[in-house]
Amino acid sequence: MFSLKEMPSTASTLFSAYASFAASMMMIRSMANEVIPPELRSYLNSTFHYLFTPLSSTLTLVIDEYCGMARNQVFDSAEMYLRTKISPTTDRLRVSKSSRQKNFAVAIENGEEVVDRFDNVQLKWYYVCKEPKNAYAIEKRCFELTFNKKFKDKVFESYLPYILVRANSIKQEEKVVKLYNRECPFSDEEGGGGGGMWGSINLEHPATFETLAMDPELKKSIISDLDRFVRRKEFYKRVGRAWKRGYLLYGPPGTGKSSLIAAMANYLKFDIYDLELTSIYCNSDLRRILLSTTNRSILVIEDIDCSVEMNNRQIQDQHELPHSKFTLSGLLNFIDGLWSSCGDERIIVFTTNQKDRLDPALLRPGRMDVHINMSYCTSRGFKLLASNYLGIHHGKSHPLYGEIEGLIDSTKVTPAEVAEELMKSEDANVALQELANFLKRKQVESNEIKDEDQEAKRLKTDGNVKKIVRNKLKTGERIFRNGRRRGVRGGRSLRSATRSAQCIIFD
Ligand SMILES: Nc1ncnc2c1ncn2[C@@H]1O[C@H](COP(=O)(O)OP(=O)(O)OP(=O)(O)O)[C@@H](O)[C@H]1O
Ligand SMILES: [Mg+2]
Repeated sequence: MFSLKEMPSTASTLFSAYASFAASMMMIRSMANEVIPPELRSYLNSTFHYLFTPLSSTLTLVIDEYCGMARNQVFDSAEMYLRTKISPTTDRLRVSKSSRQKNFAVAIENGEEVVDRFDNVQLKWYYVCKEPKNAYAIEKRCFELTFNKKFKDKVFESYLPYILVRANSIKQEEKVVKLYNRECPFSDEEGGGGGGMWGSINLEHPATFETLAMDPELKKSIISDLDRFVRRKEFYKRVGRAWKRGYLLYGPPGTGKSSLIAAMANYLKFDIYDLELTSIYCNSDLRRILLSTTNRSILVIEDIDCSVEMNNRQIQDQHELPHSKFTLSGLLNFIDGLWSSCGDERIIVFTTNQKDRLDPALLRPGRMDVHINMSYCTSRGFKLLASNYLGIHHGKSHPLYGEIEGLIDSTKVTPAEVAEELMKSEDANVALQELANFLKRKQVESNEIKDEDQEAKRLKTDGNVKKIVRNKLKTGERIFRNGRRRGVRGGRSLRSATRSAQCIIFD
């Protein structure tokens, strides 16, 4: 402790000591400036600065919009990802929507910060947009991602890859499925898709697997087949197969073949390329058109049996038909070979009303991986349609259900026909009565057709029997009835011989 009296002398001593220290430091400094070259001086300066500045605990990654001329995938993914992370505390947002987008696109505004948590790590995103320096430059956009330095490895190894994957699935969820058509008159594609070969419109088909009336087991197996297909990229690579899958949908008109294709596209968010084979002039044309389709798409060729006269394949292959359009083998070669080497995640769907009319080359195992029979409406299918169209949901019933189910299971009626009847009224009682009446009429008609069929069959059989008898008459053979020999002699009328022969055959 010092007394108040001593204070001034102590203070003056301290001051004079400081003054002499400062004077010597200035002298040393000016001497050092004289002696030490500027480069070495700046190096020493920065080293001292580094040693005596406290260590920062955070690291900031700067993610620019472009890397060189190409877009930076991390930036795009972050932009998409951060849309889902906007918190109520965010003050400014950017909102946009193009005519082709379904929903508003929301993004954070310049200078805004978004805080994210990943695996108990706090990460701060900061959006920066710098004005262009002159009229010819463009604005410079970037994200700054700041976090504690000790999580650097986790951010690089887990967080950033997670953002890329999440952004991809958000993109898929938001994707508007397109229907591509050749020379589509309503194309909304700027400049037309696929180098002008395809025009496109948004696929507005509302069909989904939920709305499709078909055997539930079959439906489940199609969905799991599609799921397996899209997640097996590595598998296809490993076994050396092209990442593609072929489906053949067959069944009578109105059983939901086209609806199933739309449901597949809506489920996978794959675009559809609807190819009219009749508009193709030659194999090279076909190749060009197919090569202009994109990955993650479904190529559809409807009514394959009618589209082209496939049976003349060999003749066309031998160039005997100089003006032939294109050949089945051209199409098959493409499916098997060319397409395999130049596309990923491709699905091809053929539809036909008559599978038995298809060229066996198309049905060969390995060509179309899955054959799906779209069949007539069943009572289960009817219930699903009643639920969709009339709101009579699962578990509920209606007094007419019993009659309708009985009629549906014994009549060949398509889901399209059932749907049409159910649309006739919003009143469930009226619509179901309409359907019951329709089914009764249909049953009467089909019984009549059955009778006619039987008559036609009988006449055909008669014709065959006549042929057999004519031959036997020619050779003088004998005909047996109930084990007893019946004479068929020359000169006997064909009619009476036939009658006895018919008895022999049908007794
Ligand atoms: N299985 C089904 N489930 C639900 N609705 C169906 C089904 N099948 C047909 N429909 C209804 O009938 C309409 C016509 O069906 P769709 O065009 O899918 O039949 P298709 O089998 O492709 O016929 P086509 O052989 O004539 O091309 C559909 O728009 C849908 O409303
Ligand atoms: Mg169809």
